[in-house]
Amino acid sequence: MATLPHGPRGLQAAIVDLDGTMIDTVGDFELALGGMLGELGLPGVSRGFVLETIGKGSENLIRRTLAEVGADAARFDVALAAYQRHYLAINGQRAAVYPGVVEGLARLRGHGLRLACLTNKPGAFAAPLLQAKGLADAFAFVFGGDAFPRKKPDPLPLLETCRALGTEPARTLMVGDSENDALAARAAGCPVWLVTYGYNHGRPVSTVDADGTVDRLDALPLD
Ligand SMILES: O=C(O)COP(=O)(O)O
Ligand SMILES: [Mg+2]
Repeated sequence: MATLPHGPRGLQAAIVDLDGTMIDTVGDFELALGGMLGELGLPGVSRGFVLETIGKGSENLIRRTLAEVGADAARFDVALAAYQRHYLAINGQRAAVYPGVVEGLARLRGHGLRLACLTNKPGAFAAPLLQAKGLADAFAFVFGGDAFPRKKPDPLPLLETCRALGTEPARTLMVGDSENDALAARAAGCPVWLVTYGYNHGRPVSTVDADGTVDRLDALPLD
């Protein structure tokens, strides 16, 4: 069975993804996108489309949404600004912390690990959402998709987060819900475990190369 690094050369820290890993935010994405599309006089998109498309940051989501509804790509700037306004207005209203997350974060900290949240969500959405859901205090750092020049699946955000934490990538566990998180972790040299209940661009997480999967965040094999 797959294990995590233990003992004196064991884990020093964990980097935890947000959307699809700690918080089920698909309802927030749907609401904010719906507000934006309505304001622009464009048709709506399905929940399935939203589930497949979230995880690669706001710019990717808006670009793909405009394409999905057949809108002119030249409307991108106006659409992104409207989306950001709508998202900030409803942030957290249709979002719920997954079972086992509060317990899982406490357990990781109980094992002496420092925690950072690293998400492709803009920092201006991520920080107030974690605060509103009572998760912010668990983290030494919260880095959004705009914190670094490149987003996951590029390894840069993970390497920069390890640098901020003062930890070695090989001793810093990435916990996420998608291929994005796994590709970034592999390239950065971090061990990576995935939760099975998240989004993963609409595909089963079993298709992704990772060190292991768990059904709840408090089920990671730390002992
Ligand atoms: O694309 C997003 O905003 C979601 O990103 P996350 O899964 O990295 O938290
Ligand atoms: Mg995610």
